[in-house]
Amino acid sequence: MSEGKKPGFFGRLFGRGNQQQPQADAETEEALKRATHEVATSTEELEAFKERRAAEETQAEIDRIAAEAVPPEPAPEPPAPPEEAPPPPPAEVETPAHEAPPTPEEIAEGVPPAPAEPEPEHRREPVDDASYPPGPPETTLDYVEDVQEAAEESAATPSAEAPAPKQGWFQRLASGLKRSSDQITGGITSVFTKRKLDAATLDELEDVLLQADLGMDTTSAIVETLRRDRFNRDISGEDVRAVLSDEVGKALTPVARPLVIDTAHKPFVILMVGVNGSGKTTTIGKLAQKFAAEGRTVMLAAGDTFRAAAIEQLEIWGRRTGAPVVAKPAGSDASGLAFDAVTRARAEGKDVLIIDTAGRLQNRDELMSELEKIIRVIRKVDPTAPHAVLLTLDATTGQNALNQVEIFGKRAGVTGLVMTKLDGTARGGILVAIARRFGLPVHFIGVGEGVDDLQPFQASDFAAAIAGKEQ
Ligand SMILES: Nc1nc2c(ncn2[C@@H]2O[C@H](COP(=O)(O)OP(=O)(O)OP(=O)(O)O)[C@@H](O)[C@H]2O)c(=O)[nH]1
Repeated sequence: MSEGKKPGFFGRLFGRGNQQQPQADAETEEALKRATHEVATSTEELEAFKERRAAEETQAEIDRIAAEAVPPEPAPEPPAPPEEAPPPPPAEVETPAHEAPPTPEEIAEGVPPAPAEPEPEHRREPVDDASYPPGPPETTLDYVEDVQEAAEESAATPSAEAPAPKQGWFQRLASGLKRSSDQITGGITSVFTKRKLDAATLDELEDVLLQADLGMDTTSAIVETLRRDRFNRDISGEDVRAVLSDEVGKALTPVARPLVIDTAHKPFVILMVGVNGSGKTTTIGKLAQKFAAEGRTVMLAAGDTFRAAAIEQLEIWGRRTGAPVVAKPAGSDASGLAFDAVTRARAEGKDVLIIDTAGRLQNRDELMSELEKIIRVIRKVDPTAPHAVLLTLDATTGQNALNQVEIFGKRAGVTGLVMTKLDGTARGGILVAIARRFGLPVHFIGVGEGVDDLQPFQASDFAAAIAGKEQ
């Protein structure tokens, strides 16, 4: 909820309206707001799903707490006897969202209510300090509240304005990377106040580039190029941006490799892995759409068997893209599901099978072992599979992404990367550091939640956009 915004019904109900929001993460909050807004304006089907889920999960709680928290209207007559003390305020009103009672789904599935401490394994946990949202926006009460407010506002506003024309990919990429680009170019501008390049300016530039998560190698390359070519000579911020764009392009060109579907494999099995909330399921939906548009037959496997909502989310993508979805009830064994999916996709002659997996933090050894097991079991059906293991990286996690690539790479044999949420961060430079360190192919990047916001990765576009250059 933005600063100064009047708390809505749920905020007031839960006493959150006047609380100080954590300062640490204005960036995450803004990304969440944007994501929330985009989700709210998504297609009807997804909207209906989210509303239904939000309603299911909150209705019982709302009714109960509303009944307890909202005192009855004082009856004008007869006046209440003065000696009657008001009832004590119900303790539940102060219950924070993360201690919410079990959802109807959890109750139905016999899942015990989540304790506040420690966090259960498969909830979204903070990955990198406080910069991680507590869960998908559609599962939070703030989301429900914002959707309701947005719906009221849009109902009140006459839609006289024509919709904005659809932007091309470079424009979307540039606006998605604007925060990263502003961070870097703003720093460059503030450093290059003198006309001649000297040692102090180069030191300051080094700091700016390192803070933008570009990594030591690329930072050194930029600084050394400038020292060699421009030392003690006239230089402008624009000159520096040109060198920046060149060096970023050089670092990224070797890793900008498309995901090639080898038709010798039927199905071509793609395993999607990553930490909680990094965008696996959404990316699967977008990829399914792309493959279907290319005329390929696609099957999806709802391997995130921990979250009923993830299964439902994938089923919606399946309906949208015409891809059958192999699913089992929440709580089923993920390896068994992967086995069934490969067997069925092979029997039905599908071109591509994309297997979702539950989000897991890379430092959870037992969960990483489970991932290894899924791969072993898939190989019982097809020893050459999986043919691609794609790691989705949430750009907002910054430096932690390096560790994710390292561990998932070792444990799951990652063959390529997808970086999502570049629109929600000023830390997009991390992709450059990852490229230099690991040399793994970067197949796609995402700058929003829409289907068209995930595109094949192109080094020159990214380099130009992050350096704030026109294309
Ligand atoms: N702004 C933005 N949001 C994104 C992008 N990609 C995914 N998201 C959103 O990120 C949230 C989490 O995405 P999911 O696909 O559910 O993530 P997941 O990795 O499957 O999550 P788990 O199943 O919990 O591990 C959703 O709200 C997505 O819409 C992106 O490129 N930009």
